[in-house]
Amino acid sequence: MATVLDDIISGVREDLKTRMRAIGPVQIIEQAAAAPAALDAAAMLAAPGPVKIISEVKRKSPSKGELATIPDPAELAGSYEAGGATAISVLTEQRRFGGSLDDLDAVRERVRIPLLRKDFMVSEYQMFEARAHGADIILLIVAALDDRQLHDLFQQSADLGMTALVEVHDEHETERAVELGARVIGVNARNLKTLEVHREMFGKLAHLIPDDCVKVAESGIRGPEDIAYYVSQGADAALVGEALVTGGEPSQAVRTMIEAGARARQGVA
Ligand SMILES: O=P(O)(O)OC[C@@H](O)[C@@H](O)c1c[nH]c2ccccc12
Repeated sequence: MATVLDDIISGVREDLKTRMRAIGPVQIIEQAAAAPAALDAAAMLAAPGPVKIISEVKRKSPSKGELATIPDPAELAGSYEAGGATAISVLTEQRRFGGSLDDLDAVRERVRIPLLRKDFMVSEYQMFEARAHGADIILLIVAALDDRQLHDLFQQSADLGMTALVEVHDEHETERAVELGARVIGVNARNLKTLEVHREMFGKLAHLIPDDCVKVAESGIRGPEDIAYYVSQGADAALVGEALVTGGEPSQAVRTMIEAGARARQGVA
């Protein structure tokens, strides 16, 4: 039976064909080469200091439907940056998440911190496209890729100077990510095949991830308490979407999460 992830990816491949007809492979490679160099996001995420918040521009999702209209994604990203976010995640998947590369462009013009192109990466073309539109980080979802694809896209991200956030949801996927040599590994609490959230997954998998990797807790983070919980479980960073786009006061929300993380690390949460 086709999973939600399979359905999303077949839509992604359809939309990809349309974009490839408009801008061919030679052209996209040239555009990627002409873009200013990517920021070293892995180093910024690995730097000492409080928990790193990756704040997401997210309009809707397959699990929750409409979350926020976000008429001005650059404005939202600017607020995240002002609140102390280490990086901004911009969903570019159109059908299920209501994002676009235009959003990525708009955010790139506004902020100086690293940008994650959040999409379902299944082809080399998308990697050049990410770089051409100013992304510093790309997402590789282990569940969506076979070993060959995972290896090739990981290598390509390095060749383009980008950081790969390698996303896992179970033990086997975590082993594959570690074997790959990933420096930044995200544990997605949401199973993309069923959309169920399992917040305990981070704690179950974190010990399989070497200490010199950045450990990112992803999805289902409702507020500062969840940040404190993940920090106590060893998270170096957290990726937050819904709670920031629906809560109002995005700057303050980011700030409060960072403070909660700092308190948890000192053991006074
Ligand atoms: O809105 P949330 O529950 O805070 O989740 C953010 C982020 O983790 C989530 O958007 C996400 C994690 N992995 C993904 C892969 C594709 C699309 C989306 C995602």
